[in-house]
Amino acid sequence: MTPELMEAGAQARARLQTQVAHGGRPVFNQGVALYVEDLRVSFDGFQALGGLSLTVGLGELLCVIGPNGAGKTTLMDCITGKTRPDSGRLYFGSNLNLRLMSEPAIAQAGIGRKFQKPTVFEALTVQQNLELALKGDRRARHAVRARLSGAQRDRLDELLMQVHLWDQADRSAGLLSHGQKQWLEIGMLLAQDPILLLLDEPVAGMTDEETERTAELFLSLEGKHSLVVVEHDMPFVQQLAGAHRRVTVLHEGRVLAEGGMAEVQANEQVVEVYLGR
Ligand SMILES: Nc1ncnc2c1ncn2[C@@H]1O[C@H](COP(=O)(O)OP(=O)(O)OP(=O)(O)O)[C@@H](O)[C@H]1O
Repeated sequence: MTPELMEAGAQARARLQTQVAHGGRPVFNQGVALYVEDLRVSFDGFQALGGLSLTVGLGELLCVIGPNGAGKTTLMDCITGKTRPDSGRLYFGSNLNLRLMSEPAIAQAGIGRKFQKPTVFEALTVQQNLELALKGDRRARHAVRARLSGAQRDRLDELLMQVHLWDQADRSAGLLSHGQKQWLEIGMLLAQDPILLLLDEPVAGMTDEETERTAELFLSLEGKHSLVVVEHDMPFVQQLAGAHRRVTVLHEGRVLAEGGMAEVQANEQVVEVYLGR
């Protein structure tokens, strides 16, 4: 074995020991929640991610935009363990190497994901859906019967307010509008107290009013959670980014541009491949 290989092996063992020592919980140094470096993924020879690097700060709200096929969903799939990258570095905090972790372990460590389509229990009420999430038990019949603690009840009220569903608490989730179902699912994710929340096209199919309220909701979460929002709806992205938040533009599996909204909108390459279309 070469000295380089032995050194690499020793480093890998040291990283694994740090991971185990913290019980699978992330440790945050220098305010970085997610660290992605030179990530590469190919599907049957087609390169979906071709050396993607980015960081997400603790408590940061980051918008990720880019044309169809840019690799946005593939990036989310890698972070959550659904897709295994071919190479690159992918860390949650400074100690958790996501490339070595299973999907459940990644969720357990504090990464939540909202898919485009809402998946709430339609036959249960809004409140019951949130109760299930608070108890962390997806087996509906078990969890509905179990009682909430006082603290959980307070948290339930807080969540109902936060996701604009206070006046819908006793309604069946199946009767909610599309936007309200999305909010309920976001509430269910928040009930699990994620550190990093990945949101894939959260406002697709929402009315203008629902879209605006969703932006307000995400802005209210900034600082408490790190959020990565993937969207094509530019007025929504603009509302989220405001004057000072970062926007990352992906193209062909890499970061094409990064900066404030005005900066990326003025970038000629971004206009050419995406915004000018
Ligand atoms: N499982 C897979 N097998 C083969 N090709 C795939 C797979 N998943 C993604 N791809 C390809 O990888 C590229 C990146 O896809 P991805 O879904 O990540 O893009 P995206 O930026 O999320 O696009 P959109 O905005 O349309 O959702 C696309 O060309 C896609 O066809």
